[in-house]
Amino acid sequence: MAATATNHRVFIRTEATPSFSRSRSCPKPISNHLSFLASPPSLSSSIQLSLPNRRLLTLSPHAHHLVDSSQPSSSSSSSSPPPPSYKPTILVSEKLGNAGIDLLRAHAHVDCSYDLSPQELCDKVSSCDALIVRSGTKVTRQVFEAAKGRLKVVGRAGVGIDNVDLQAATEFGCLVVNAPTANTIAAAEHGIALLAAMARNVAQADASTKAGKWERNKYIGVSMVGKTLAVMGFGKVGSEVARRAKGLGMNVIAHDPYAPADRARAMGVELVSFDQAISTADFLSLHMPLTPATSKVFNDETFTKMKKGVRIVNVARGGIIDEDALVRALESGVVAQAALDVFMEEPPSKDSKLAHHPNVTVTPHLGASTKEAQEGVAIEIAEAVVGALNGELSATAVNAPMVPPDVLSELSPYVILAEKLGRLAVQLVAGGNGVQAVKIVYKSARDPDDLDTRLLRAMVTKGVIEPISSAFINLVNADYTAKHKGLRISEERVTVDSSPGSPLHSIQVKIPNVGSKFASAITENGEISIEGQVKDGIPRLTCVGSFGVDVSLEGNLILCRQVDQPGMIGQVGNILGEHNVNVSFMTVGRTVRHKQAIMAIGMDEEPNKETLGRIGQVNAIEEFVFLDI
Ligand SMILES: NC(=O)C1=CN([C@@H]2O[C@H](COP(=O)(O)OP(=O)(O)OC[C@H]3O[C@@H](n4cnc5c(N)ncnc54)[C@H](O)[C@@H]3O)[C@@H](O)[C@H]2O)C=CC1
Ligand SMILES: O=C(O)C(=O)COP(=O)(O)O
Repeated sequence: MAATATNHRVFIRTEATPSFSRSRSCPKPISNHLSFLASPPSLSSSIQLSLPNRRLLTLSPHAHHLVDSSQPSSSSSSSSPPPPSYKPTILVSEKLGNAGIDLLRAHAHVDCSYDLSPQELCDKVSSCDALIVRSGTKVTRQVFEAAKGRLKVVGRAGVGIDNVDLQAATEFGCLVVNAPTANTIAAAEHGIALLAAMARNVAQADASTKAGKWERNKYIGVSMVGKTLAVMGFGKVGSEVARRAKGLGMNVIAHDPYAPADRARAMGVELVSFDQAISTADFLSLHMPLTPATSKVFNDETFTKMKKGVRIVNVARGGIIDEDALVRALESGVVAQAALDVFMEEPPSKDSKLAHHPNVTVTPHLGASTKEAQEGVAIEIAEAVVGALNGELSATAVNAPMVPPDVLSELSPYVILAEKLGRLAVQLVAGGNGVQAVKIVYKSARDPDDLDTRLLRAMVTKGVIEPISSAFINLVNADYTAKHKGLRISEERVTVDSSPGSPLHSIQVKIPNVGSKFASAITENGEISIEGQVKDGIPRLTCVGSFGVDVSLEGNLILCRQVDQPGMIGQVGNILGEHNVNVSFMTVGRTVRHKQAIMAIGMDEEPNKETLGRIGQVNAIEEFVFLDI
């Protein structure tokens, strides 16, 4: 027996005695591979969190709640590990580089079906774990609905994810990943190619010459040197365009509300306002994403602010230009020329005035289409999708928090703790329903700003929601689902005097304004409160209401409030032993000696009703609750 002080209360920690418990071998440290839910239980698929090197979080089939895979699975656990032979199915709906396809085939059944109609896509997707697209496939809400929860990852083999309904993906708990870097240079080179081709009428002169004409005077161009180029969107592609344009002797300015000025300055590029950019530029090169904020930002009003005779290149997205307004601007001469790789509707209609305008050079969305970029993108997306299916959150996740590997590695035991505390707290609520708010308190010696709690919040949310609803929660949809269910999750970070070596001292989960099946779990503030810590890598329950306990959070748990008197441990232990329920751990926490105590009993097996009934009949037991961790 060891006396330990926790939360300013003394409690007795009692190791399970040989008379009623098998002495359990030292728990293994938590492994670096943690299953971590993912899809509706009926569909038996799950996300896992794994931590090898640069990998972050994994989705893997056939487990739907958090399991420390280094531990024997508990009989009550509803999760089951993925069958070792499980091979996911990946649908590739657009042409992908061979290297990527080969990589996918090494890990999955790969179905390359191109040019699918929306209906065909919906029909196929329900038997696929992942879908890989480029810009030509619209991944709509209907696709996620049709997938019926099977689709766990959408991989966008490229940058722009405007063809994927991210909101629907998030609601359905489907991870979206993209390949943001491999086509940057290709897109920038295409931008420069269009800029030069437009300035020198290359496409028009080519067509004319091939038609047997020799129109040297008609195709006099304009020079680029010394002209002002405004790069609209100074991200990866925009800054590479800027670098190349400077090499052509152009004066480069840029507009990007989110770009750091020092990065621009280092390249000799001045960041300016939108109006300043469009009113001073001789050439505009567009490189911003299509978002609600950028949709049709180039319109009648903004064209009138431009320098007469401006030339525009668009290798970003058609939707950022109001195409009818551009036709008007071309006809009025405000815009002298345009070179477009992208269109609102792709391909543009056969009678598109814009695509057929003599002063417009067009290409069929070729920005990313170099051999090098396509191989690179294919590998980048294949790695991200396979990684996600194997349990890793790719660093290119679009709709899930990206937690750096080092942070994740530190937080992993707390991730398990967070989910288990959520599960326990909600099981303590009388009736299990009516939970409207959950407060999570993170106690740490570190500066609160150093603590990234998104993962922990998601796991508490998962723990709270899953036992009381049919919803399935993962890192992707946790916040959304909580909000949708009217569940307010609030967080507080409290600095405590503990070891700065670990990211957290403890996590406390509180549920206010509810009754409890176990009155002792309610604090003086009238809220259910439980707290846990990670000790030697193992999540443990350390406080219930105002009572200190110390029990490993695995298997099943009974909490009893009893009169603090000798023999209680033996009585309860004997009942469990007689019913072949193995006690893994037992602690007693008390408030006042000989008054009241709380006994927390961890068990490997789930006791049956009769066993629980007999425990309830022990005279000194005032209340008890069985909890499935
Ligand atoms: N035509 C093609 O084949 C290709 C097209 N793209 C498109 O090019 C665009 C840029 O791609 P990346 O440079 O890789 O993306 P990125 O994310 O690196 O850069 C986008 C930049 O736009 C900025 N931005 C956002 N809102 C803005 C606004 N309202 N005004 C000005 N700037 C704003 C962002 O701060 C960011 O710096 C995307 O739309 C992408 O889809 C990319 C590759 C190939
Ligand atoms: O990466 C992007 O954003 C692109 O526009 C490239 O599109 P693509 O993959 O060539 O259909």
